[in-house]
Amino acid sequence: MQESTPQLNGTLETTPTYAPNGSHVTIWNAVAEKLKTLVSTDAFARWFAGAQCFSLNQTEICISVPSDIHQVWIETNFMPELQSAVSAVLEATVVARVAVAGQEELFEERVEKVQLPGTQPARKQQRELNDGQLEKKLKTIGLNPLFSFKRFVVGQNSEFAHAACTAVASGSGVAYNPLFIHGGSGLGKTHLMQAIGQRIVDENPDAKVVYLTSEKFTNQFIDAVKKGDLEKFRRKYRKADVLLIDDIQFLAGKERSQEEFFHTFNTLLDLQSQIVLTSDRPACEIKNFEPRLISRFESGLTVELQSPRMETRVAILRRKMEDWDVKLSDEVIRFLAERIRSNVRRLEGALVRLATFASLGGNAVDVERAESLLRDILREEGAKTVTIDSIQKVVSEHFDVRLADMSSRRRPANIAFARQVAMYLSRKLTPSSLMEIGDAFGGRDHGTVIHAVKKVEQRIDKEGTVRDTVDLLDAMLQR
Ligand SMILES: Nc1ncnc2c1ncn2[C@@H]1O[C@H](COP(=O)(O)OP(=O)(O)OP(=O)(O)O)[C@@H](O)[C@H]1O
Repeated sequence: MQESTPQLNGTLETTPTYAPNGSHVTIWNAVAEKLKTLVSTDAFARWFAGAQCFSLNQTEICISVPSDIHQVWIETNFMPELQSAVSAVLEATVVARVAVAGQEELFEERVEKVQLPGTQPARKQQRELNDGQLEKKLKTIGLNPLFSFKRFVVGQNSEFAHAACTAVASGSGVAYNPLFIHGGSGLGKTHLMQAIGQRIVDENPDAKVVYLTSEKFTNQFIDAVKKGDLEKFRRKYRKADVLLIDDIQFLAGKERSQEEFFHTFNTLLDLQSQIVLTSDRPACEIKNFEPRLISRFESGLTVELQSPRMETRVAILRRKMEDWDVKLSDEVIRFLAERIRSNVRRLEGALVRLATFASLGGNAVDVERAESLLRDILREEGAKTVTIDSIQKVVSEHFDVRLADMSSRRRPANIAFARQVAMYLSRKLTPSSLMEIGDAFGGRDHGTVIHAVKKVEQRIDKEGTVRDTVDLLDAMLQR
């Protein structure tokens, strides 16, 4: 890089005219004070509390942060605020940069990639001209151009997953291999996975990105075996720079495909190619899967997508309305977000239906009309929105234990079993994460929830009475 290369030891290469006596610490403290007025207290505590100024010269200030996730998150979400804070304190056109503490080499490479708006290098502008070609390439790979980072609305439910995905896509998440994304249906796993592929192809059109579902992997493998063409099959998958496999849980019970995938996986890891997997459940909950594969899935970074909260659901609806040029009243949007909680795909479906109705009939849609147009979707959603509270109530009544024992530490066998059944049903019937379930059961950790779920599953397999009891409770809750 040029002369202004930041140094980790923080020595000033040129005495800055704007801060003659300012040490890095003082300058960062002043920038931090200003930043606190520009971002929320939560955001500051989460993303900037561990930051420091590690170098400064007349054109650049480099802020070091504790991890890749911090770096990507700040670059994606807070660059304008960071830049304003820097400009306010230094009163000069000093460009703010973010780097991970201890990774100056990576920083040098990234400076080329991460540019402030308006300073895009020719390479990037050229790339934008080639958007049409990019779209073509994405389609060849099987990636949906609409599944981009830009179109993904980040909320508390997805911020860690999103940050991990952007880190992997920018090549700074080398340690996150494999990246394992799990979560309930329609929560954006495929969207984020494809966004990784899309960004990589956008940055480097020559990268060999392969995307497919595990079902397709199995079918192609069977085909290749039948045709005696395994060599070609292996060349395709074992030479990928980035392998994206959706819905890995569908490999369950398919021993030969798992065996093949195991070798593909190992070869790619040896070559330091990136692997990203999605699943509708955590790796440890996938049944009929080789333990050696499960342990490999767990050896990288696992992130969970949870159901979005109300404000995120509203934001998603607003973004979709903008993207699709649809107009619905605030009241209807709130109605949708309140009633459809567990699945973004369903939320989208409801929005499309209302928008289609409005465009065909020319009629405005009010809440009453929305309710009647969406009766089936709302019924389906209603069946799925069993809450942990209702589970605890029904289970404690059934087993004749106190409701308070659902979160107590008491361990007589009947109470412990009732609690385990309630945790099992919470896992099965609600979109809550392991952590949320543990919290609702007296602050237990996620390992306790996993253990409870496994215990109940084992007893369901072996004991007819347990199976009948759980089926009965399940039916009562979903009625
Ligand atoms: N946070 C979000 N912002 C914008 N769109 C979203 C978001 N989450 C999900 N979606 C949209 O919801 C739809 C469903 O998402 P996606 O297909 O990625 O879900 P999934 O988790 O892979 O579901 P499944 O497990 O059923 O395959 C997509 O159209 C996606 O664009």
